[in-house]
Amino acid sequence: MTQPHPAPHTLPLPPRPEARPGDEGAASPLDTLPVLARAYGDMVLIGRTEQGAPMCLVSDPKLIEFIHVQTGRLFDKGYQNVPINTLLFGNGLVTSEGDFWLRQRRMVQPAFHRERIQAYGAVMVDAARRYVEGVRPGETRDVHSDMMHLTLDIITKTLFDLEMGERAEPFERAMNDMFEADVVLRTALRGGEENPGAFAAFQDATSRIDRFVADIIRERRAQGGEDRGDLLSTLLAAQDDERRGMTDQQLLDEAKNLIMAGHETTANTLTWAWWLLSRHPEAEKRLHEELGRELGGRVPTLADLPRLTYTNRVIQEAMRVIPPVWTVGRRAKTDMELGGFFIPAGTALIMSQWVVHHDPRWYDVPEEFQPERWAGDLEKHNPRYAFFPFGGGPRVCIGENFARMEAPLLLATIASRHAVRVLPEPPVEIEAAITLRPRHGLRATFEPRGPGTA
Ligand code: HEM
Repeated sequence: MTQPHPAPHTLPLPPRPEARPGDEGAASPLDTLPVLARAYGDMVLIGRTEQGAPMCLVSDPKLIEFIHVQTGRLFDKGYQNVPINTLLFGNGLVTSEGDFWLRQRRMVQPAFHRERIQAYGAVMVDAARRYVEGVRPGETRDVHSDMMHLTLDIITKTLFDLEMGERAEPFERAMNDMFEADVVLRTALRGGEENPGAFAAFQDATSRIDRFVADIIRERRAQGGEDRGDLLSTLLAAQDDERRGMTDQQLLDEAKNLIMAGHETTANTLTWAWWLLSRHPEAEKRLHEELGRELGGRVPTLADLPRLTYTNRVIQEAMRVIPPVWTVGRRAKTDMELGGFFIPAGTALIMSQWVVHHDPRWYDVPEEFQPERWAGDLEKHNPRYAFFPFGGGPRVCIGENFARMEAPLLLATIASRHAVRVLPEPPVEIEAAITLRPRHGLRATFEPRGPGTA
């Protein structure tokens, strides 16, 4: 279907819109990208990267599958061209390429084997139970900030076997500062501007995060690196084919990658699930009925997950309607033909979960939150990459199984005890940062629910 093209100039370039909708104002890409895809088709040129390469939005699931599967051979990520990505992720799994990436992936993968992460189910439920116990009935809280705390607690416990305790505060502050500066910086970059103040704040926050993680690695090396059942134990013991382990710098980068990639994504999945449930009382009622029936007031365990079918569908549908990762990008390594068009080497191919998950070719009334749509054979009928919240191919999310455990377990534990009622103010606005997050947080009151309450 697609190959390095022998006579590229015989093919047309993908269409380039005269003017992008919203060019005249600061329209969100969440509004403009679907409009462009529907108007111009599955391949459309949407601008240029910071390095001046053409940027093409690809919305055909078959092409998206091809690009994911051929990553490494015909495509690379090209993320290291963006300096803030390197500051954020170092040379870890998210940004690295080629043989270096493959070696690292092979060393980190065992930490995510199903059996290894099974034990983390109890850590997840335990953290959610403690959270629920700390919520006062009728209290108003920022659910987004709560979910961020909760998933950060869980990733630090499962990664470092560390109860955050008094160490938590400076680390959480550094993480918050980093996320805030990151949003400001990326917005400035999209507008072609620089923001030295935000860059300095970003550098300061990332170096505080580095120091925190480096201290933990040093302590663990000093303790002889024994297996404490956490992810770091596996990383400390990992060896490549030549029986070489990771250097401290590599460990630092990989640990940071797991924290960065693994905590905000799941927190946002849950935040959006609460928001969507709050707007769809009939779905919330079905969720509560299932939890009452299957759990009868006790906290869930991992063994309950296969029976919590509606709970899982709520998470699945929340990731469809508001995918936490809303675009992934690849770079064409050579001139090629793709979807009948000529793609010059260096072109950035943007694939957007937001665009594809809202495509009426794959989903009836795509804007509607309908967890029950996953009950039938939707997945069998749709092309495989009509739903790709975790990406795919060799660079598929390494934490997918972890997240697919964590999100429903937290939802079930919290929803068993509380109905989360989102307040009308401040209005909820979806901000397109690296992930989709609520710009002003998510204010909600917590109404207690007893065992068996529907
Ligand atoms: C709902 C939660 C999550 C979502 C939606 C998500 C989504 C994604 C996506 C789309 C990618 C592929 C990016 C690309 O192809 O360019 C990815 C990669 C990655 N994710 Fe996740 N993720 C989630 C949770 C996690 C968790 C819990 C962890 C770790 C604990 C994690 C660690 C990573 C890492 C390290 C990569 C890079 C893998 C590689 O390139 O080898 N993610 N994630």
